[in-house]
Amino acid sequence: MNTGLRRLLTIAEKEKRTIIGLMSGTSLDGLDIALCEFTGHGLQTQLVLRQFATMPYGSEFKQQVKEVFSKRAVDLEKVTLMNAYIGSFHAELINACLQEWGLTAQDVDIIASHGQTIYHAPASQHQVAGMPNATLQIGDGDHIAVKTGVITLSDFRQKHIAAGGEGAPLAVYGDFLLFSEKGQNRIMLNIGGIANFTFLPGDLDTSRIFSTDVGPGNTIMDAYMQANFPGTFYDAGSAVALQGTIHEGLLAALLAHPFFQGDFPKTTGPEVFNLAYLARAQEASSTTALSAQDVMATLNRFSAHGICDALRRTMEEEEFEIFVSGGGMHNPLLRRNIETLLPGVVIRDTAELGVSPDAKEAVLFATLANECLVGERLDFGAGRLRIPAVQMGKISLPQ
Ligand SMILES: Nc1ncnc2c1ncn2[C@@H]1O[C@H](COP(=O)(O)OP(=O)(O)OP(=O)(O)O)[C@@H](O)[C@H]1O
Ligand SMILES: CC(=O)N[C@H]1[C@@H]2OC[C@@H](O2)[C@@H](O)[C@@H]1O[C@H](C)C(=O)O
Repeated sequence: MNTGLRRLLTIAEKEKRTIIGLMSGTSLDGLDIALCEFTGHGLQTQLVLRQFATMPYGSEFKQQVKEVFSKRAVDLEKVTLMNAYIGSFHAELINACLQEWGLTAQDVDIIASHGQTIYHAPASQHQVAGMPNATLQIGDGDHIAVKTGVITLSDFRQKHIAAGGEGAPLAVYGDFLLFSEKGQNRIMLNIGGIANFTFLPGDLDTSRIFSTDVGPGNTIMDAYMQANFPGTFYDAGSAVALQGTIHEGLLAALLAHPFFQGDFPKTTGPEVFNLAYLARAQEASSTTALSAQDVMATLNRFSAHGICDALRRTMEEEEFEIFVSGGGMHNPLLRRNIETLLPGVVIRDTAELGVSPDAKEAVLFATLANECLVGERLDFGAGRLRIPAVQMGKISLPQ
């Protein structure tokens, strides 16, 4: 038998598995690396997060990715080069991280890599007749496996689409396994470039679980900061937005997108919510001369609105506790806006549940890999909102 396959079977039969989860999100801030230890699978999954680091991307790398990121027309040679380059670069970052932690490849069983989304195109968005839901993540897993010497699982989203999903959000699988709690309805809210949440009913009735994107989290705010305050990457501490005033006309124009009225589950990305979208909303509301501070204050409230409207829709049916994760929870004005729009609702973060809010998405991919190797198909039943019953991840052997 192929020795790599034999090793894979041995790992699947181990009582405890060490899995590195990787996430490189739409914010392009860096590679999140979570070293996780798993025992069990399914609802018996026990996770210990041993180490976590975000390896920040340099400005040159960000620039390279941006050339092929969320654009309809790109240089196909560049995409091809970046697919290999990102895979190799992620491997280098993992090797550096392992060294920092005093570990070697032998200490790791599996790497679970999300890759870099460069285009997300659910059918509701592309509206090309006869074409399916589609999404594209690059940074091929073979490069990671060969350059780290660790068996790598990657490209998790295609199976989800093949089985009828939109390729996202995948958070629902990990949220269900790691954070479901009998007797407590929970909302797991992640505010990354795009904001999404999972509803976990306290009666553990899988047919009531759902997960959905709700709109932009940080993505337009980040893009606006990068375009208007060269050298800055995001509105640290909400410093710019705090100096501005919300413009109600612009806010209304921003909220006019049909995505917000669409039923759950739905997904979106910076392909829709970007600076061109902002420019059209400014034209429509005659606010092209608004100060950068007022635009940022309005964008901040806009993100909070999308999140809170979606939460309110769910609240009409159920009461729940909210656990937040993702970089947006470090934006103080965004948190305050959410609290203003949802008075009385207490927002806690996932650290209270044993997972650092910055690590949650990387932990998710490690959890998906654990399920792929040792779990059984997670069947959420017919449900009112479809969640495909699939085990995801493609296997790359180092030799
Ligand atoms: N101190 C801070 N003040 C304001 N905003 C912050 C701060 N720290 C992080 N952020 C925001 O969080 C973002 C990074 O979030 P995160 O790492 O969750 O995104 P991501 O994983 O790329 O997104 P996605 O979930 O869409 O894939 C930054 O770009 C910034 O907008
Ligand atoms: C296509 C894609 O990369 N989507 C990301 C993005 O970032 C947040 C939101 O949009 C979510 O839908 C998804 O990632 C998380 C990890 C998910 O699939 O649950």
